[in-house]
Amino acid sequence: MAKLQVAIDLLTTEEALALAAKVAPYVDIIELGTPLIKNMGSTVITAMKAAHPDKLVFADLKTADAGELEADIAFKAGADLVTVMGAAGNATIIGAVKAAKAHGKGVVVDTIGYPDRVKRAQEVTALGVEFVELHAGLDEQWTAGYSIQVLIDEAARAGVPVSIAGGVNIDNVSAVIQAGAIVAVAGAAIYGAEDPAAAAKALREAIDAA
Ligand SMILES: O=C(CO)[C@H](O)[C@H](O)COP(=O)(O)O
Repeated sequence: MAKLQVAIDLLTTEEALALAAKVAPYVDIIELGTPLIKNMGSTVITAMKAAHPDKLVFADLKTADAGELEADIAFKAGADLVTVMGAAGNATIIGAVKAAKAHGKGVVVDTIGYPDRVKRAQEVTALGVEFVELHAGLDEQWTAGYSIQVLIDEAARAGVPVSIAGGVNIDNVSAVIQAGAIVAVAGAAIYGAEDPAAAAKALREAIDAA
């Protein structure tokens, strides 16, 4: 069954815990966004895992170097999954995977900004990562002409386990799953909703029906 990942792009531990408490019944993975981790440090990872030990806690580190060191920090803090940039060298990804294996956890490669996301997804899957995030970041989404369809089309031809992040919402989540994504990542569609719990519930139901 495909999973729903809530991306918490808020800035304080208090806000993140409050949102997670509302949406936890409907999500599989709780992502601590990069700005949140940069603002609060690894303590937000520890707090989230303590509050939701039954959920996968995803630390969106976007590691670009020192893969083993940075991943080890997050796993020791309680993370189940960490991200490494697809644009990082293979040595960085291999280092993070080494730390993951030592902790019994996993690495996700973030293809944000990478020119050929599908090719990189196929390359890094051979390095032992859990899955690859086909990702259009917040800044890319705000550029003229962006459409999530580009990620959906990439997922359909990736041939390796992928998630999709970048404007996932109730109108496109079925297509995201039908294209083969094993995880749908939703940030603003949930934390920006008037009723985040209702938004997460609707996304959950759409994923299960896809
Ligand atoms: O990692 C991120 C930005 O770097 C976001 O969490 C991701 O893009 C999902 O956000 P949204 O669903 O709001 O587009």
